[in-house]
Amino acid sequence: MPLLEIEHLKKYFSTPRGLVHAVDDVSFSINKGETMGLVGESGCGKSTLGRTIIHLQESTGGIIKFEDKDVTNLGKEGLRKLREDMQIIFQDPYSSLNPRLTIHDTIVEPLMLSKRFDSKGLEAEANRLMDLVGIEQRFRMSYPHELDGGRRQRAGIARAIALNPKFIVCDEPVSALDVSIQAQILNLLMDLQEEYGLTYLFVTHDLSVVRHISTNICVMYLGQMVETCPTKELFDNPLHPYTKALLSAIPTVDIRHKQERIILKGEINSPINPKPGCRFALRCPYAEAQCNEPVVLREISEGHFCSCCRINEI
Ligand SMILES: Nc1ncnc2c1ncn2[C@@H]1O[C@H](COP(=O)(O)OP(=O)(O)OP(=O)(O)O)[C@@H](O)[C@H]1O
Repeated sequence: MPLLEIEHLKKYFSTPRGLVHAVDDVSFSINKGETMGLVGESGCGKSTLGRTIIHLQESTGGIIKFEDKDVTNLGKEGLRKLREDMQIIFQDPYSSLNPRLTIHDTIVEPLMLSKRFDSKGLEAEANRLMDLVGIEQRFRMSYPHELDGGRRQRAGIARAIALNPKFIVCDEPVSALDVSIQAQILNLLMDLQEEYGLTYLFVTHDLSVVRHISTNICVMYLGQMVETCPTKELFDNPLHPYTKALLSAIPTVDIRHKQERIILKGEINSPINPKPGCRFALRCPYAEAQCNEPVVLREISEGHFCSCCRINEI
């Protein structure tokens, strides 16, 4: 059953250079307890999409449904309630955590604002959350700059799960961490998902991370979805030329399956006032005149959607 559904979601930014189509007509749903991995190059709109879904930014158009209710436009009380259900974990906990709050106060703050606990309950809950995310009690009075990156991210996670959210946008949560720490944080996120039935939108540019953690994957290119399907299907049977190029860039140690890296040439289109037609066409080795026509995401096989109009010919 879908926990979150977005339909034709758009987020445009008005800038002196024109209208930036950061997210342009994106539709997908995420079932309860599952993870949608959102991948694509820097600037394709991943973070904007995540932030728009959880209402950190107002959408320009489209519909956001949560637990079958339209939550696109909410009043103050509706937004407050949604904030408890939807949370975000940022890439860099160093800039997202208040440098003047100790780890204890960082975790306690959302609990206090929720008014769910008396002072004794508050302390017990803060201790439980620290244990849950694996921060040793000796760090409770430390400040964010006194912790290593992994513990800082654990504090960010504790804060995000403090009010028992149902849905979390994980915005590149391990990209800033050492590889050895990345695995620990990914395992923590997966353990929490299992224990609390959490649903994630996992934003990353790293396909090996997303393969490990996602149920489904959505590939974005310049504000639009170009392909989406279950994770295994995407890796076994990528259809869009852009997805194929992304997958070819993953380093592999398996020499039997060594593949040619597809190097994309050509200009990157601008997300400012984009022309109709496939936004990848300028870099696509298979582009033809028909690619200048407006593209639509079509279901090619069950649950596998792709926007390329030439997949039968390439
Ligand atoms: N507040 C803003 N005002 C104007 N343009 C913006 C704003 N926020 C984002 N953009 C633009 O929207 C587009 C998408 O940006 P976004 O940060 O969502 O991409 P991303 O895929 O998350 O990239 P990255 O991985 O680098 O964070 C970019 O062209 C960016 O410059």
